[in-house]
Amino acid sequence: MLHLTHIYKTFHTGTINETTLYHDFNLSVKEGDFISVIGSNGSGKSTLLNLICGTLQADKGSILLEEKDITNVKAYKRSSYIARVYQNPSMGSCASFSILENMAIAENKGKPFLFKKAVNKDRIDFYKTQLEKLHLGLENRIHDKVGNLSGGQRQALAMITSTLTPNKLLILDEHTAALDPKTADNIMELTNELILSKKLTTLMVTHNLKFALKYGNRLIMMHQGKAIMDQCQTEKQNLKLEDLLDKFNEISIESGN
Ligand SMILES: Nc1ncnc2c1ncn2[C@@H]1O[C@H](COP(=O)(O)OP(=O)(O)OP(=O)(O)O)[C@@H](O)[C@H]1O
Repeated sequence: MLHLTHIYKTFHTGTINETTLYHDFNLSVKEGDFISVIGSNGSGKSTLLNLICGTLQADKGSILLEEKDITNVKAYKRSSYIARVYQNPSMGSCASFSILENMAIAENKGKPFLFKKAVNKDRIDFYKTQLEKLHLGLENRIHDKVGNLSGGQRQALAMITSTLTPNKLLILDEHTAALDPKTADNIMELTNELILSKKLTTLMVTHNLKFALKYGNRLIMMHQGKAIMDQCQTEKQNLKLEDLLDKFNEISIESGN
């Protein structure tokens, strides 16, 4: 459903700092895939997500999503069918708006939307049902400003709002990295439930090797702009955390980390 074909990307072209990150990079993602992407610092994980979301343009190559060539489609247009949850909890919602207002805005993503003071009662009930899934009591705080929520609560809300409308692709950009370990575990469980129940095709960049191993049906390890490990579900099941750690240490040393 997603195909990146013959992707080339060089930064600082023509300068002393010229760095070629992607040289004929290819990636195919199947409908319903939940792929964990790990890799050393600077291996190209964020760049990969930026290329898919359109916040960065490849020098050469094409990106097809559900047969449609989106290579030159602007990022803001792609955001109506590609959902992205960021590392920073404050990036997925608007602090000065209430939970209710944030959910109404998220539900109208990509549509011409005139923000009204009153939100339809049916929609409020629906939003509360969605919030109940978080088990954080946010359904009783729908008029609270989002800026008053904790990082974990905000990230949980971002997971709900980003999946409120149908998306072709869900991009998780180290979305648990800023959370304490217990909250990160909870958000990861919630993420997995949402992905499985809504059958979302997902790419998740994470530095958490345990999460990468436990969740998803495919695991990719990036190094210097290449997928040096690409394990399907059965291969992944046989993979041990120690093996992953060993491989990770090897590439980290090579990258000077
Ligand atoms: N906009 C940019 N301008 C110049 N160089 C960039 C840009 N974006 C990424 N790079 C370079 O590309 C390389 C890969 O960066 P990227 O952020 O994709 O790595 P990463 O795997 O996400 O790393 P980390 O795990 O540290 O977040 C790095 O050398 C980085 O400096």
